[in-house]
Amino acid sequence: MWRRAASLSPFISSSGSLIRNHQTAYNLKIWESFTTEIPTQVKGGKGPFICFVLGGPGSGKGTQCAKIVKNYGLTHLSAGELLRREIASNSEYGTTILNTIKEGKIVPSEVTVSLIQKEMESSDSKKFLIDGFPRSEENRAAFERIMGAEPDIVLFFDCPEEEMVNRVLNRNEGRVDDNIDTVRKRLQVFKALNLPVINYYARRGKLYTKVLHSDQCSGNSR
Ligand SMILES: Nc1ncnc2c1ncn2[C@@H]1O[C@H](COP(=O)(O)OP(=O)(O)OP(=O)(O)O)[C@@H](O)[C@H]1O
Ligand SMILES: O=c1ccn([C@@H]2O[C@H](COP(=O)(O)O)[C@@H](O)[C@H]2O)c(=O)[nH]1
Ligand SMILES: [Mg+2]
Repeated sequence: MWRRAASLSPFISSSGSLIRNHQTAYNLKIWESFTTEIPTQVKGGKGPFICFVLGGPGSGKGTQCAKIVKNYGLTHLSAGELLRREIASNSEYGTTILNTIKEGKIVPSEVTVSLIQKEMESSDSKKFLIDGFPRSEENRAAFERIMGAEPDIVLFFDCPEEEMVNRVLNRNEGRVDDNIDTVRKRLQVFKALNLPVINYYARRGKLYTKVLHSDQCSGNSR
């Protein structure tokens, strides 16, 4: 069940308990909005439909994006994947990006935004799911400044911390940041820098939150 929150700040938490009780929150069939809102946006000629997908490490962003792509045909751009691709291509920024990811820190905004921009501009798509970005207020401001665009909607996967840690440690995809030390750092960065961005979009009425309760964390709710 999705909830739209007009203003959650400063109450938002990674456990989501206060979100569930907030009076301005109401249920929304978010999946239907992908089919009803997108054509309007595209027809309006205001540029592509942009949906940011946010959540802590292992909260299920990539997993859910794959489903949205399959069902609604949006183009999925994972900021983390774009950065990993940059490392693999031995680009000039590769080593810096690798060290930043190992530390669970945030890559300079100009680097990430320029990778996203390149993908968006070379695509014919008019509807994008941007996964794992923006990670900070600075990321958000840089995207707005460089792209001259804001997201139409923002999805937030609010997953209990213990579940996120378990998922990351069991992911087995060979990621350099899937270890307990880096996950702990990523969680700190998520709370310090990413939650303020989530709050910002809540205040702007753009945030749709999927709260995952601990009793739904057995792996069968994907
Ligand atoms: N609902 C779910 N129940 C159990 N496991 C899940 C669920 N959703 C995703 N997973 C698993 O958890 C792991 C992390 O999921 P995923 O990669 O989608 O998260 P993410 O938010 O993209 O993480 P990251 O920010 O680290 O890229 C994967 O191994 C995935 O298969
Ligand atoms: O906008 C972004 C996205 C990612 N990073 C760095 O990459 C890792 C992994 O990202 P995932 O989204 O979890 O795949 C993240 O911890 C950051 O170090 C980034 O800097 N900026
Ligand atoms: Mg991911």
